[in-house]
Amino acid sequence: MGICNSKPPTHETPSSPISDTQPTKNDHILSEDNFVTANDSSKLPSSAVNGENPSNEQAKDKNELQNVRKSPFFPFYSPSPASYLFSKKSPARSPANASSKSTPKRFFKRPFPPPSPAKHIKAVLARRHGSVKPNEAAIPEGSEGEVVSGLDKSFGFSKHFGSKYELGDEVGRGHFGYTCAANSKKGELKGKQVAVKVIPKAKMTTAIAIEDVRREVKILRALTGHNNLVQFYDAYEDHDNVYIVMELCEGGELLDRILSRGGKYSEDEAKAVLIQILSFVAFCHLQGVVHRDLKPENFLFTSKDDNSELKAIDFGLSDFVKPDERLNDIVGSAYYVAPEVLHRSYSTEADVWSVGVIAYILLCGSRPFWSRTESGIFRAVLKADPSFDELPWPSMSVEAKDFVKRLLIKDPRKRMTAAQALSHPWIKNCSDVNLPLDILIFKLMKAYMRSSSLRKAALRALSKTLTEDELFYLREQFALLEPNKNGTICFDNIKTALMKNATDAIKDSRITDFLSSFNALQYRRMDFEEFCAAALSVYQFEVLERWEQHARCAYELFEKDGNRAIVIEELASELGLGPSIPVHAVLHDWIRHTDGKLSFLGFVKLLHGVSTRSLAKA
Ligand SMILES: Nc1ncnc2c1ncn2[C@@H]1O[C@H](COP(=O)(O)OP(=O)(O)OP(=O)(O)O)[C@@H](O)[C@H]1O
Ligand SMILES: [Ca+2]
Ligand SMILES: [Ca+2]
Repeated sequence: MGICNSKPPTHETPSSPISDTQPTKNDHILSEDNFVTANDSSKLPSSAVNGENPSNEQAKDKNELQNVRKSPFFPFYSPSPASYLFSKKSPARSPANASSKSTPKRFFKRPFPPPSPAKHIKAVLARRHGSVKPNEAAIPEGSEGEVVSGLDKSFGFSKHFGSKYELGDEVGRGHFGYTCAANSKKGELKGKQVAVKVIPKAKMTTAIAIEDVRREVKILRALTGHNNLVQFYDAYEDHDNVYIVMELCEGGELLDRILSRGGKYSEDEAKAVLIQILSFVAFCHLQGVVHRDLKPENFLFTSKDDNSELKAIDFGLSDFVKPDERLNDIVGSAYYVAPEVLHRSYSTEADVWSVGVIAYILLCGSRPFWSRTESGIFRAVLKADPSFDELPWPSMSVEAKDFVKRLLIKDPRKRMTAAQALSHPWIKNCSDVNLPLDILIFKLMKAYMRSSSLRKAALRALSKTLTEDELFYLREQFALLEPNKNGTICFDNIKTALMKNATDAIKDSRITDFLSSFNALQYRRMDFEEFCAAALSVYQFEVLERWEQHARCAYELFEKDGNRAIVIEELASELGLGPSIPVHAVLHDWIRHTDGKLSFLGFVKLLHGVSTRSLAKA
C-alpha cells in the first residue's frame, strides 16, 4: 500500500495536518521527511479554530512529535493527544460557532495521520451547491449542479415545528446542517428530548440539493425497525429551514470514540462495532437503499456507556437502487469512497467498501488510503493495496486480516456482501449474530434461473466442491427462506421471506418487481443442493486461494456428469456475446477439439455466465 505506513513514504506524503482545509494542488510534491516540524507555524492549528492557546498548542505538538520520533512504531502506539480536541468546551461544537460552514475542524500533528473527519468529495459539493469552481472538481460535472433562482423549496412537511418543539443546544454539525437537542412540548413525545437536524433552505441552491433533502426524509421515513438505525419521528419546515426530528443519541460520534482511544480497538471491541454496522448495512441493502456516506462520523452511540448501541444517521446522500441497477453519480466522502464509485458504475457493494475502510481504521488506527489531496486519495483507492505488513497487523488474527481484505477487494463482484461479512469466520466463530437475508442470493438465483442447463450443470459441479465453512452462509440463507419439511423452497418461500423483511423503502427500490424472476419456482421446488448451485457467486469464489483447486475438481465432476458437445454459436449466446465479437477466434480455446465438449477454460467462462450488465438489459 505504501500510503499510510510506518516508513516515510516516497509519494503522497502527508506533510500537513489533516484538517478540513481544502486540499492543495501540489499533491505531486515529494518530501524527504514527512515529519511535521514543530516550528513550521503554517502547519500549526490556529487558535481561532480550536480555541487553544497557540503556544500551548505548539508545545503539545512538540511533545507529540518527540514521542513520535522516539517511537519505532506508529503514532497510534503513543498516547493519543486527540481527545482534548473534542471536549465539550471545543468552540467548534458550540452554537456560538454556528456560522462555520462544515464539520468542526480537528487538527493532528502526526507523520502518519489518524482518521479525521472526512470531507465530501468535491464533485458532490459542486453538484449540490454549485459552489465549487469547475476546474476544482476532480470529476467534471454537467449543468445539473447549476445554481438556479426561483427553486421550489416547499416540501409539503408540517409547518408546526415551533409549536411542538423547543430547540436547545447544538449537539453536532455537518456540511448540510446542524443538529440541536430539543424538547417535545406536546403529542406522543411530550416531555421527551429529541434531536433536530436543521437544514437551512438558504443552503439549498440547486435542484439537486433540494431533491437530496426530499430523499433524505423519504428514506428516513421509509426505513424503520432496525436497532442500529436512528429512529425518525417527523419532518417539518418553515420559510427558512427543514427540521428533521429524530431520536437523540447522547453518546457522540464513532469517530470521536476512535480518536479518544488513540485508535486502539481490540479485535473483540472492533467486532462489536462492526457487527452493528454490518447488520444495519445488510438491512438497508435488502430494502434497496444504498447509504453512500458510511463513515465513523455518521454512526452515533446512544449513550456514553462503553457498550452503548450504535445508530446510523445521515441519509443525505442515500438513494434507492433496484437490484439490477447501477448508479453513476460520484457521491460520498473521499477516504471511504469505493473504486467503482469513481468509475461511475456501482450499487450496494460500495457501502461495503466503506465498511472495510472503517474496519481497517478500527483495527489499526490508520486509514487504508490516504493522501493530502482528493486526487491523491482517489489514486490510492483505485490503485494501492492497503498495507497489512505494518504493526499491529502481524499480531492480529488471520481471520481479522482476511475479513478486512475481503471487504476491501477492488472488484465489487468479488467483495463480500454485508450479510456475508456477518457470516465470515472472524465474526461467526465468536458471536451470536442474527444473520440477515442477503439480497445477493436473489440476484444470483435470478441469473441461475435464466441460465441454460449446461451452465446449471457447471454450477452444480462447482457447488459440490464447497467446504463446510463456505456452506455455512448458504445454509443460513436457505434457512431464512424457511424450507418445508422436505427441505425444499418454492416461489412462496422467496416472496414471504422478502415481505417479512420489507419496509416502505422496498416500494421505491422495486425489489418486489424482482420477484417475477422467480416465476419458474411457482411450478417446481428447489432443494438445498440446487440452491447452492443457484446462490453461489463464482466471482467471490475466484478470490479464494484454493480457487484453482476447486475449479479443477468441479471440472472433473462436470466431465462425468454434464459436459456435452457444444457449438461455438451456442456458447456465444449462452455467454451473451454480441454480434460484434469474432466468436470463432475468441471461443476457439473454450471448446475441446477432440470431442467438441467444453475445455477447462470454457467451463470457467461458462461458470461466470452472462455479465450482469447484459442481464440487466434482458
Ligand atoms: N440523532 C442525533 N443525535 C445526536 N446527534 C446527532 C443526531 N443526528 C446528527 N447528530 C450530530 O449532528 C452531526 C451532523 O448531522 P448529519 O451528519 O446528519 O449532518 P450533515 O450536514 O448531513 O453532515 P455531513 O457533512 O456528514 O453530510 C452529526 O455528525 C452528529 O454529531
Ligand atoms: Ca454526517
Ligand atoms: Ca450528510
